[in-house]
Amino acid sequence: MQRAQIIVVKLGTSVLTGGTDKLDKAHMVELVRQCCELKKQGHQVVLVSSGAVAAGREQLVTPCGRSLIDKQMLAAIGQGQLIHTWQSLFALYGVSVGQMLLTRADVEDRMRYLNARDTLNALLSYGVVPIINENDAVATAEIKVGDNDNLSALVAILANANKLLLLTDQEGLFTSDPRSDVNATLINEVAHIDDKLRQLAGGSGTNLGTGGMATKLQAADIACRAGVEVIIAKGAGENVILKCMAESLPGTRFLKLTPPRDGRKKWLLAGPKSSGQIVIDDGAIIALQKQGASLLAKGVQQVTGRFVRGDLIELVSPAGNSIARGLVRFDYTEVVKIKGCHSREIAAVLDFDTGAEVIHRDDMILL
Ligand SMILES: Nc1ncnc2c1ncn2[C@@H]1O[C@H](COP(=O)(O)OP(=O)(O)O)[C@@H](O)[C@H]1O
Ligand SMILES: N[C@@H](CCC(=O)OP(=O)(O)O)C(=O)O
Repeated sequence: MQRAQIIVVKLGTSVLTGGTDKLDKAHMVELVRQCCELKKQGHQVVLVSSGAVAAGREQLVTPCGRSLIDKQMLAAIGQGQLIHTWQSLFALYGVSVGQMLLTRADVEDRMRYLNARDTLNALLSYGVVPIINENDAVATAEIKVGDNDNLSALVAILANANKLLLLTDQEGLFTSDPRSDVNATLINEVAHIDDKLRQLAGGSGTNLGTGGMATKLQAADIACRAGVEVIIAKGAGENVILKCMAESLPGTRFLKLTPPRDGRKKWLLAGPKSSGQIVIDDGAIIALQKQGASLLAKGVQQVTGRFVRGDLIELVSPAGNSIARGLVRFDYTEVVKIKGCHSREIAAVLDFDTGAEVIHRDDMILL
């Protein structure tokens, strides 16, 4: 028997409706059967379920449009129906479910992140299947994750998962969108996500899904960096979830990278949204990548964004490549003043001395 694993299964609207305008309950029961089979094998399962907007649209008698407020209203109508459906289907197997509705604000703050993680772990320790969706009804643009692909990567980090299955209406990532290119071919394995690969991933080909392959790649990138293996596969495929575990599935498999050992660094991948960018010079890039150093003011070339002390900042090369992200120790006005300065000059420039590190190594994760 395989070692027990924690598996996050993300089910897109495309899978839950089978491309129609209704929840496909016959298929949902089939997915539930497979999840319960995994549980019987000793694994733990977390679902990230889309479908609230589709379920709301199914119930609303007067048709409505596709604006943000329409979708928020539909999610408010449909989420209850969605969780009720999951609850009754899992009950057929004697399995309880627990609903968690999250927004980015719930993972951005470290204390809220730890709270969400504790609740998720408590549900798993009682054999309950957590069913997670974005809290669309209250999520404004600032606190929205925006799509359930990215949300599922954050959940995989919260749950300390081994695998993330992104189930959708295609067999995986193709060389271009198979809806518009008959010659598109399936990419079986990805060792490294780069800009060339990102260019292959288009948006959603329907007005049901959100984000298409582009957001699935973003999710895969985050999850792989946190040490989670990611698979994109077709949700309608026979025994798709069980086959993902047996590695006998047509789909796109993304190899996991070595995860950071420190839990706080995993949170840096999942939690805060970037408030700005600092361009660093070649010397600083080598110091960060090869010597495990902190970022000193000397290596700062350019500053963008009105961040304050404690915000998360992206560090990029002069060519615009992402190098690292971390929590900055100065406000942006201060970084502008000290950029390029030697460490011993900082106290005189700022009239106070809080140390020379713009981002300390302990608060940084390399990308
Ligand atoms: N390179 C690609 N390979 C496969 N699918 C792609 C690609 N680029 C864009 N897509 C589109 O992504 C869609 C799946 O994403 P989406 O509609 O958001 O579904 P879901 O509801 O499962 O998240 C596919 O139906 C397809 O049209
Ligand atoms: N939270 C929304 C789904 C958002 C989303 O990302 O949808 P999808 O691309 O179908 O996974 C809902 O429940 O309808």
